[in-house]
Amino acid sequence: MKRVKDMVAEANARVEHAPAAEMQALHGQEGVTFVDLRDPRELDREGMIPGAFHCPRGMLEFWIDPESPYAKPQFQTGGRFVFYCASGWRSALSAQVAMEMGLEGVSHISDGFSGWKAAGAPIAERPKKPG
Ligand SMILES: O=S(=O)([O-])[S-]
Repeated sequence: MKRVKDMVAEANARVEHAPAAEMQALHGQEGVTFVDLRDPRELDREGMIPGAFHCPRGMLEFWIDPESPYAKPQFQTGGRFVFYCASGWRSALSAQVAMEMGLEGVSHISDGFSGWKAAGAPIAERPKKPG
């Protein structure tokens, strides 16, 4: 069996990544979208990076592909994308997939939301759905 830690290491050899303490500098910059790949319950429990776009990992390919019926405009900006999860494993694999699909400007936070919290970076509650 191929080990997940090897898959993450292979992904990290291909995709741009940095710890939250560094990635924080991109937060709030024009043309940069932070993409939260975690499950809804994690966002409810832990909060999220303010202004991040929530894309559950299971929807990633379907939301990125502009020809998919589920395509999301947030992935068609032509800007930069900073993916994150809890600890940097799902985001490494997801960033690699996004890169393979041809999405440009993708990087990920190598220590995830836990690194973000440890860095003392800002956190917001998950926005409530209207209605
Ligand atoms: O995939 S994970 O690093 O959030 S456990």
